[in-house]
Formats: sequence, C-alpha cells, structure tokens
Amino acid sequence: MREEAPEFSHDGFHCVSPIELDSKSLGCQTTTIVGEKIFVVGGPDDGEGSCLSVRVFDKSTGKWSVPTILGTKPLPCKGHSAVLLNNDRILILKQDALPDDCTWFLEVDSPFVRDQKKILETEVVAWSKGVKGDGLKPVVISGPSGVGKGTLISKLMNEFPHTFGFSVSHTTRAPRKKEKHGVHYHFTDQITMEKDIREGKFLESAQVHGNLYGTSIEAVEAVTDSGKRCILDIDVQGARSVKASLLDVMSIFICPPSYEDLEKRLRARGTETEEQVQKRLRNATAELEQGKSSGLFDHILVNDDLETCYQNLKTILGLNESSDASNQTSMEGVECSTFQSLTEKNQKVLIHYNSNSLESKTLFVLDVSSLKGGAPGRTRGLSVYAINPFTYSTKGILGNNKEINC
Ligand SMILES: Nc1ncnc2c1ncn2[C@@H]1O[C@H](COP(=O)(O)OP(=O)(O)OP(=O)(O)O)[C@@H](O)[C@H]1O
Ligand SMILES: Nc1nc2c(ncn2[C@@H]2O[C@H](COP(=O)(O)O)[C@@H](O)[C@H]2O)c(=O)[nH]1
Repeated sequence: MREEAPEFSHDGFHCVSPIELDSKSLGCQTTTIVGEKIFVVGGPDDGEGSCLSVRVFDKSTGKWSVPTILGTKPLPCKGHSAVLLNNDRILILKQDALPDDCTWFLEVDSPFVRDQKKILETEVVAWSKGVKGDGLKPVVISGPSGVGKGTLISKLMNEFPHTFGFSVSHTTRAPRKKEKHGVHYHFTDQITMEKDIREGKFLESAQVHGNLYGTSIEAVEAVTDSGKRCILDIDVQGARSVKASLLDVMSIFICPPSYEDLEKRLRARGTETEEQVQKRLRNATAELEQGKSSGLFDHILVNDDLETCYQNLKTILGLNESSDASNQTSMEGVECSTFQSLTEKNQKVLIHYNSNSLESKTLFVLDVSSLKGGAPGRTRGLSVYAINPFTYSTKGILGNNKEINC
C-alpha cells in the first residue's frame, strides 16, 4: 500500500515522500491509498507525540495538499496504525491512548465528506471517534418559543446529569440577564457566525425570530465525546436540517395546550420586549402547523401539566425513575499500548501485538461490519472481542490478508 510521491512542503514544514519514511527516526506516519489519492497521517515526532496531521497526494495531478479537516481531532499519540475500510474511511488505532480514545476514523470519501467537498470546493477529510456499541441517538427537542422546552431540558439534566449533555448553540441574539456565554449559548456576531457557517463548522443554522442560531458540529461532538447523550434545543427549521443531515437523531416536538397558554407563558417569562413577544407568537402559528403535520418529528408531546409532560418525555427516552446509567461507551478491555499493526479482512480488523511472548497476550478483533453514524459525530457500532491466539489462526479468521504497518 505504499507508493512513491514527490517531496511535500507546506508552510515551512518539510517532509520526504511516504516511500522514504523511516518510522523510527521520523515518528509515526502512515500512508493509505484511496483511488487516485494517497492520505498521509501523522508526521515527524516532535518529542510530544504525533499530532496526526493529514496530507494528501493526488496521483492524477501530482500535487500535495493539506485538506480542510472537520470534526474533533484526536489528541496527539506516540504512534498509530491505519487501515482502509470500505474505501471511504481510514481506521486509525492510536498507541498509548486511553481505552476510550484509541479508535478513530478519518473519513476521506464518506457521504458527509462528499457533501462538504461540494460546499467548500476543496479537499476535505473528517475525524470521527469510534465507540463500542450503538450508543444512543442525540435528542432534538423543538417547539414554539415559550412552550417549555428549556424547562423540560433543565429538569432532565438535573435528574440525569451523567446521562445527558446539552448542545450549546451559537446565536447572534444578545444574552439575557442570567445567561452565561458557553453555558446557555455561545454568543457571537453575524459576521463571525456567517464565516463559520461557510467554513462548514455548523451542522445546521437558521434565522429564528430575527436572529441567527446554529448548532456547531463541535457542540454535538463535545457532548458525545464526554460519553453523554446529546440534547439539542432547536427550532423547527433546525430540526428539518438535522433530519436531512447524516446525524441520526430522535426528534420530539413540544406543543402548548393552547395558543393562549403559550402567550401567557411567554409574557410571564418576561425576557422579551413586547415587539419580540409579538414576533415569536406570530412565528408560533407556522411552527405549530409544521411541527404537528409534517411527519418531521418522531414524537409529539403536549406540555400542559409540566410534571405529566416530563414523565412522558422520560418514557420516550426510555428512562425509569431511579436510573442514571451513563451511556459511556469505551473500548475497555483493549490494550492500546502494545499493538503494532492492523490487518483487515471481511470487516474484521485483527490487532497484532508487538510482543514475542504471545502466550501472555490475548489477541483482539475489532468488528467493523455494523458501523453507524460517523462525522459529524461519533462512529458507533464497533464491537471488540478477544481471541485465543492458540485456538485461532490469523489466516483462519482473516484469510489472505493485507497488512499496513506503522
Ligand atoms: N407546563 C407548564 N405550565 C406552565 N408554565 C410553564 C410550563 N412549562 C414551562 N412553563 C413556563 O413557561 C415559560 C417558558 O418556558 P421555557 O423558557 O422553558 O420555554 P422554551 O420553549 O424553552 O422557550 P424558548 O424557545 O423561547 O427558549 C417559563 O417561564 C416556564 O417556567
Ligand atoms: N435552528 C436553531 N434554533 C435554535 C438553536 N438554538 C436555539 N434555537 C431556537 O431558537 C428559539 C429561540 O430561542 P431563545 O433562546 O432566543 O428563546 C427557540 O425555539 C430555540 O429552540 C440552534 O442552534 N439552531
């Protein structure tokens, strides 16, 4: 899988072609060929570990480029191994990483990356962290202003602080008295936010009641990276965009018992001027029509009595009264410090160890046949199991395999 490519030079960073690299002297670097392109991950070791940088060599043009990198980047590591999966993503297994931080995917031609390439008109790759099991879908909670979305979400977060994490949106509206930057919203300005949207940093964005609001990819990833189930409080336009995106979510629409109740709640909250209240109420009519009729939402709840609505929300989310089981998904059991290389065949990746005494080692197989999700967000559906090296032969599991070494 290694091929010759000319010298790469970018911003003063100088690197020889992949074929000439010596991983011992230059630090860990892998090359992976995907069609006409060669993806080089990692670079010379600067003493603090490889930063898993990415460069691309296009064989058809003979040119190197540094792609736009989306998603949350993995922390530096001492080394890594790489193997191409499905011709659209590279599995990166980090060495010396914590168990829940060792499996990453660099998407190079996934549907999300292809979409972003069209939008950004440049070479794009996207990082997505791998998690064991299916995880739970992020939850979109939508409904007209004043219906009680924030109140219900606060109750949920207070009762289940280890289970749920709030996706902190960006907005150009001014903060209310008790609102904190980075907690309730990332308060920003129109120019900065529009630039970030153009650069593909947002999962969705919409003009709502005269201001710009949006969910950044990072906001969702920050929650999923902490092992919690992500909650998004967004308007109906945002819910529609998220549904059209590749993020697989559960969506819930909250209705008021009546338009009059909605008006009373909005006024009683006392956070908006009369003009803003009028605007929000005008928009509520259309939002209620769309929310109830379009089949956009998986569930519709009426927030009449708060406690009843909250209990119904908990039922939808599969929570029983006393549980706060964290949905932490990790790669516990997989020892990330000593493996040397990966071998892939039939959607199964065998992790080879750098050890002479296999007697004392268990081998692990990473089953990637049921991957779900991916950038923007985590790649779920990984399954890991141990095999006894004496009972199974590598050929038996993997057949004639291909191998990529660090
Ligand atoms: N079931 C309910 N009965 C009566 N009042 C309620 C109920 N639910 C919420 N409220 C009150 O209604 C007001 C609006 O609620 P909240 O701020 O949670 O709405 P929201 O949907 O998050 O609004 P926005 O979209 O503008 O952020 C608050 O003062 C809240 O205390
Ligand atoms: N499309 C999006 N809508 C959002 C986002 N964050 C909040 N919202 C919605 O805006 C209104 C008004 O909120 P307020 O805090 O000013 O009262 C409300 O319906 C929210 O659900 C977002 O990121 N994207």
